[in-house]
Amino acid sequence: MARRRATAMAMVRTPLGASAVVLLTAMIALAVFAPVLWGEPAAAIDTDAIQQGPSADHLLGTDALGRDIFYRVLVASRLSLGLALGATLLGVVVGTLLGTAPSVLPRRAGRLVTAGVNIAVAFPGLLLALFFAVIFGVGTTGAMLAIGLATAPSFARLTQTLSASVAGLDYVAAARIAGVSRIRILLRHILPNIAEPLVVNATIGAGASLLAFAGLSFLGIGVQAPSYDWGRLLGEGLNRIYTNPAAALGPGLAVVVAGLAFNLFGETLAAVVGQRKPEPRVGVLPEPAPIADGPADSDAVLQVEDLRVSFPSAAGWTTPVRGVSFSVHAGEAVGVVGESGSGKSLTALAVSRLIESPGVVTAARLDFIGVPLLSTPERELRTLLGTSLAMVFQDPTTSFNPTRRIGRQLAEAAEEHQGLSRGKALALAVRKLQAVRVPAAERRARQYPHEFSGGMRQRAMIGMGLMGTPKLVIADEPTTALDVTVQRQVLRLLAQVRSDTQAAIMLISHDITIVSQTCDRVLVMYAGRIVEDLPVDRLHTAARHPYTRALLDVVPDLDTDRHQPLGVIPGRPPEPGHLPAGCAFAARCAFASEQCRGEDPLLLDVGGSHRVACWHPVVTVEDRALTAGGAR
Ligand SMILES: Nc1ncnc2c1ncn2[C@@H]1O[C@H](COP(=O)(O)OP(=O)(O)OP(=O)(O)O)[C@@H](O)[C@H]1O
Repeated sequence: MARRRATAMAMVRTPLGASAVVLLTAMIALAVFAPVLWGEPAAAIDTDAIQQGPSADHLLGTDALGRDIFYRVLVASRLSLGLALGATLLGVVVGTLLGTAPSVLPRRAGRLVTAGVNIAVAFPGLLLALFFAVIFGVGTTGAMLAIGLATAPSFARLTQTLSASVAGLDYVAAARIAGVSRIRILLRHILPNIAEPLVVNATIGAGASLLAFAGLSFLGIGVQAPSYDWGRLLGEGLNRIYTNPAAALGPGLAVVVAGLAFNLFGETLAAVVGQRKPEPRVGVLPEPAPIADGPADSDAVLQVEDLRVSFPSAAGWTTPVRGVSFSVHAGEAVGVVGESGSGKSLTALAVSRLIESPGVVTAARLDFIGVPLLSTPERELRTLLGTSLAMVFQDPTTSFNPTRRIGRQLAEAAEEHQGLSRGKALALAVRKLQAVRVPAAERRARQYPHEFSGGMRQRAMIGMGLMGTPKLVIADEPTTALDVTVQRQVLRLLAQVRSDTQAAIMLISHDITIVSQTCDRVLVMYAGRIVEDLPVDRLHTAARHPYTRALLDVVPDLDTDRHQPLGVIPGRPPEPGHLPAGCAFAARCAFASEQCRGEDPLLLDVGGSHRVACWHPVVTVEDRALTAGGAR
């Protein structure tokens, strides 16, 4: 809420937001006070001043009864704005009722309503308004009913579309399973979640209603004398456009300004609700890492030095990835483990250049096959990353576009980056689906993602990565959403891809067992930093960081006492915005000292391709063996 309020304040300070608020406030003030202040002079008939042009006494001249047009324009604001708002309200209420009816009514009745709305939407709004105006009769009430009902179908369609997008979500399904009635689901779960876009559209719609009223009154089937709105004044003024253009310009300008006020306000509201603008950047962005001047590792597929990822928040910049350094070599499989929130995915996204603004990525070095990713133009990077980097995401259900066939989605990258024809790219896609062991690949390539099982979709995703010649496959929790048997198939497939193509693999997982079975090396991350980096074959005997040891200790094995509860690491990792001064793990560490709480340890090389960041590294089996060997 506070965040939304901060965004609203920031929007009001932009030229668009400020103009919207000023114009709307002026319009509302006019509608409230003008009839009280100038109602009398606006109605006063002066037979000595009939149809005069603009003068000091009458700024916009006078009408056929000598009444002051300027005052009449000001006074007409109440009726004009009132009618526009009334019609919009009517349109929104009727539209929302029609739009939500299909989810409450029995199926057949619901379909009838939907069909009716679809037909009504196809009619031009003004034509509908004219049709209703004839039915309800000429006059103020008739015009309001006509315009209100004419705007209802588009709101009904909007409500239907928005409701459909919410109705498929899990919490609505959960409420349905719990036996909650349809009306209650509608009121509690659907309407509150679509209210914001409806309000935004209603505000913009009020501007359109205002114009529609002006149109009806101008045509003579809207507001009737002695009442008058801007449309009516415009119609009267246009009759004398050659003798006194100001008589038409005045009400015309009022319609434009009020329409602008509604539209600008709607746009501002949309920006606040949708937060289209980036968050205000409070505080100072942490200093970027100085560019590395040492020689690059020519054997490395990926070389990362002092990688930092920062995001602005209401309380200032937070840096969830705080100086990560590692290299990945050709054909190597590197696992990244750590609890949820340790920065594993952000590291992977930063490497793939997928961190969007307002996130900021800096690094002393971020080289992929020798190309500096942070300084190479986006257009060049697209082809490089599109052909040489493959990404496999956690959720196979959302990895593909549900509306396009799998084969076409695979072929797209080859058409784009390798310049293959449509047919050749599709044939390549089928071969790649075969390579990742999708059965009946030719037939499957013509299917949509929902026709694939989760495991098959994940294999197809790996196949998509193989459409180029990947030098690195980044797999972010690729098996978390799959059952154990399918998990094993996907991991085996990744291993096969690695041996067939010599591609390096970066496997992100919260499961240290999966990493130790699949990778050569493991990077252990905690609170946005690598705290240990060591070869997997020495993980159990040589891991020195208390956090790595804790991760290993909580994995049950054959000796684990089944009568005891499963082990957990006590405490929780710190939030990126609330990091302690010293070692981030100190609060959960049994070995923590004053030094740990005051100074953050650096990740230091301890020999044997092993790095650790700890003031009090654990004595390991290897250390004990070495000491015993030395004593002998
Ligand atoms: N767009 C963002 N804006 C602000 N903070 C973010 C953003 N994305 C991630 N974070 C924060 O960065 C931290 C690290 O997130 P990340 O997704 O990298 O963790 P992770 O180790 O991959 O965890 P998980 O296993 O749950 O995916 C988290 O605390 C998260 O809240």
